[in-house]
Amino acid sequence: MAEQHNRTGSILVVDDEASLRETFHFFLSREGYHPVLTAGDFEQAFATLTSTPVDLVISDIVLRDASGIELLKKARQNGIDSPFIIITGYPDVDTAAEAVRYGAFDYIVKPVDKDALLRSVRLVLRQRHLERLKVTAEEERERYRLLLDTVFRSVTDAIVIVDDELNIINLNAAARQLFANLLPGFDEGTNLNSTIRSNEFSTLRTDLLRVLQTGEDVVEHRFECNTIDNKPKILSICTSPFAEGGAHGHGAVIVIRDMSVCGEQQRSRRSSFHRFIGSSDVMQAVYTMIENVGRVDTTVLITGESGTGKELAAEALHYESNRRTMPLVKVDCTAIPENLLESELFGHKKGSFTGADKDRRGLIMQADGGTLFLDEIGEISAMTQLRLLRFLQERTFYPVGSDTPMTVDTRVITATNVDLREKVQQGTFREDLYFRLRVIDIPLPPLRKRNGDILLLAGHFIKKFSEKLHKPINGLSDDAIKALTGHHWPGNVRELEHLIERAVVLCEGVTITTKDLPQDLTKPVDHIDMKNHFKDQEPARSIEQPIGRLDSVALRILGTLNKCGGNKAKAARLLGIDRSTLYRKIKEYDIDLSTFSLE
Ligand SMILES: Nc1ncnc2c1ncn2[C@@H]1O[C@H](COP(=O)(O)OP(=O)(O)OP(=O)(O)O)[C@@H](O)[C@H]1O
Repeated sequence: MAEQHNRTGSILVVDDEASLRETFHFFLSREGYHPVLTAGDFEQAFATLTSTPVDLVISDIVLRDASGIELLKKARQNGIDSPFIIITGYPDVDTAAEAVRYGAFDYIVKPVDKDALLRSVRLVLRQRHLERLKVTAEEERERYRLLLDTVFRSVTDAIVIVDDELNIINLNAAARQLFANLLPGFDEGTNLNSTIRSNEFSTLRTDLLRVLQTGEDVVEHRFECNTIDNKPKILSICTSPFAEGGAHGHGAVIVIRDMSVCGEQQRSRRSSFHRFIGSSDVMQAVYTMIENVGRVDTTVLITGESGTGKELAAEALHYESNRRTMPLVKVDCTAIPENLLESELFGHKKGSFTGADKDRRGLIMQADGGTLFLDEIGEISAMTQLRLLRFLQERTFYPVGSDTPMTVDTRVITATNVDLREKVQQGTFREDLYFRLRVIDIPLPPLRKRNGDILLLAGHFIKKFSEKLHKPINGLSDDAIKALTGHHWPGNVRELEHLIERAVVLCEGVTITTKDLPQDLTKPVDHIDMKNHFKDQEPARSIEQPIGRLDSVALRILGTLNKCGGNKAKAARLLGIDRSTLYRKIKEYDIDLSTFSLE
């Protein structure tokens, strides 16, 4: 079984002689290794290393355009840590020493003894597998630590941790704030057994002692007390044993909630937050999450369908943080050609590639002290993923073509509307980077899940566009309201914004009516005559979609696709949604694209 397990792992064979490559490929594959990749020269080998995770490189020392050692060096300089076995024709101490100095795992002398090579391969891959397990476990642990740390620091409840003698060993910001008004001077190191004198707070001591004695939780107690300036307060406390490493009796955790402010907080439902509009429950949770996470300097991944406000969330996070007076640099990763993104982000040295005629500071440097927002992170190349990972791990980076590391203090916030987990499973997005990015995940709900916000948003956009276009529009007719609230909103708030802008342009009175809205939003599906629906759109071919499954969204998508001759990019632009959302919808509604003459 163990043998079988070790045979998982990708191997890259680098040799400029095709016959040798084939021989290696043949016998490694026969031994069950998969995938076995091959490269005939330095460039090809390096390109494979940067685009594919490789668990072992077996490289001849002499390559046509460079040496196996140079390949090893370049790999290490670029943060690629795949182990190397170097095959050498001329065993000499210097090359062996050099290979080992740059981290080669082994070197094997020609003619290659197959058994010796296989032994070495088995050993490397076993070690690699164990290392990977260790790294994954450490990363998961680090993620949880950061998460707990974030929760600890950002919750509004006061949390106090004491040791078994009731000395405070840790307390969060909320606890410090609460103590400042109740028990001034209480901080790390204070002994609660000897310093709580007033009867008012004796419940704290009694509950802690009980937990330490029994090892069991003491559930909620509420007690009355007064602040130092004599204002009455009601505190709710819950106490639990604090077990380090699974053992009991190390201490206790006490969570204190100030019940006198709870009612006030509950009443203050917000209908806007930074540039967000929305008063639904789900948006209240988003606002609170942004407030809490904004203050903490962790990496955040914002997820959500296109048009749900991911960019607004990134802005709000920046302005909620202590970095608010420093730059917020936004990068749409799909707007910059893939081969330029790396140097745009990390900068480059003069002459590092054709067209690099002077040194250039990267965007990451421009965001020093502030925040770098990387939108559409799912689309970055393997090499940029690798560089970004190194940056997040070490906080230093190398501009393209430079050997001098740079250090910056930049917080990274990313966003995506694709399922990154799926990309990880498909092998197109690094799992280690995914874990680093989503230390905290802020999911934004689609508009159809917060129907109550539609009219609030519509009102906001009516005001915005009527002011912009100098038209005295002040509301929606009942039928228009019905149409808006009944719509599915595949393009989310962006679609609503575009639709209201269009309606304000078309509106001739002071009230937006159904005639100012797109037809597919207002006509009940049952009454849509398919032929007439598309009559002004010159169908490329007759459309024979399964009509039973179509609703107004599907019809709109279908109509637009038809108008664009099946061109999905164009259709997505016209619909105000992004391409991946359109693909999902096409799948969801089972739309048959073969009915269009594709462009
Ligand atoms: N809750 C909201 N309140 C007000 N405006 C919003 C809200 N959500 C989104 N918008 C507006 O909708 C438009 C799209 O928002 P944004 O660009 O932040 O979406 P996104 O999720 O980043 O989309 P994509 O994934 O396509 O980049 C913007 O004009 C934004 O101002």
